Amino acid sequence: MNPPEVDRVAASRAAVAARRARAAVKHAVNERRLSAVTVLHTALASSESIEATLRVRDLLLSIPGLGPVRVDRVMQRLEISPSKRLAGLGVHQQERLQEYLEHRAPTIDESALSRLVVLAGPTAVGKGTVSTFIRENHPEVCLSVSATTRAPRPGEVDGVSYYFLDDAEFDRMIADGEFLEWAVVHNKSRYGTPRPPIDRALAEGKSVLLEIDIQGARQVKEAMPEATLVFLLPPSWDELVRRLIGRGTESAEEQERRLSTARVELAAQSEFDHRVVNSDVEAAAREVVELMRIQKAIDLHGKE
Ligand SMILES: Nc1ncnc2c1ncn2[C@@H]1O[C@H](COP(=O)(O)OP(=O)(O)OP(=O)(O)O)[C@@H](O)[C@H]1O
Ligand SMILES: Nc1nc2c(ncn2[C@@H]2O[C@H](COP(=O)(O)O)[C@@H](O)[C@H]2O)c(=O)[nH]1
Repeated sequence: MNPPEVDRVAASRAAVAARRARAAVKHAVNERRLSAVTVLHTALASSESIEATLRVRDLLLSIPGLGPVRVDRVMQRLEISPSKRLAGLGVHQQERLQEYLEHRAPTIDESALSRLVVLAGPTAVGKGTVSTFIRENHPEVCLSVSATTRAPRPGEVDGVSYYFLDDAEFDRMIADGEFLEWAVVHNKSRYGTPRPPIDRALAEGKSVLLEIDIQGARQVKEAMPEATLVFLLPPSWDELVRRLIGRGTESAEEQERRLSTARVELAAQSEFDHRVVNSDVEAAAREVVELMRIQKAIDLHGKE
């Protein structure tokens, strides 16, 4: 190799190394091992540092709870252009960014204030189907497992579909205050939401979804007014009846009982914060998850 070629190869290797180092810092920031403030301080201390080459936008996006829309708005307010790197910030921009990171950006503790969302609706509208889709496709959402005194249906698994309890154990849980809410549903069996797993998940900053009946939804709102209530609707009454009969898990008598509850429940939809029509399972699940995201963002940043 002649000398200019050697220079080109060395420069290209250095560029690759710098790109890798930048990616490693970005990764560390995203993993929250480096706080955004520390990264900013390092960048400002040395314009030669890898941190100095990070884009402000990427730094802000690494903060838990700050999404792209919010980040763009924050950058506009700080008067920093989207392509700006930390090294390229002017003195006033540096001060504004530092002030934002230290005092106004969400902290990890704030992100623990995540949402509790209740999905309710009439029998056979598809609450279980939509919840199962969310469980299988959105691991970031924590699904509450209810307790019930009804017998398992074929294929239902204890501890996954429900905790199947006898009356004595259900009574004990009520007496020990272990339910966030509980109710007799369809005038028959008792169902309840165990409270400790929900408190734990919320404390860990997760979003929690409860799939429960309308009486339970009202109790949750009473106990935790910050909870969001989502009502799942069928495309039509006839479709609801088709789904209930098509599921084939209830006797004709039980179907009748459930349909008469459903009429009353449909009348309660205006009490809910949001309504989602379940014409297509994936689309309905997406809508519910999106509502959870929006609610979480409002909780975290609404006051800002
Ligand atoms: N979008 C949909 N399109 C067609 N069928 C659906 C849809 N969503 C659910 N179903 C079907 O409707 C039936 C009832 O669904 P599911 O058991 O999930 O209802 P549910 O609201 O949980 O009922 P329940 O309150 O009685 O437990 C099931 O057979 C399911 O496969
Ligand atoms: N109040 C509560 N209702 C619950 C809970 N878990 C489920 N449910 C509701 O019960 C009916 C019937 O369910 P099924 O599995 O027997 O078809 C349905 O509307 C569920 O949403 C709960 O913990 N609390």
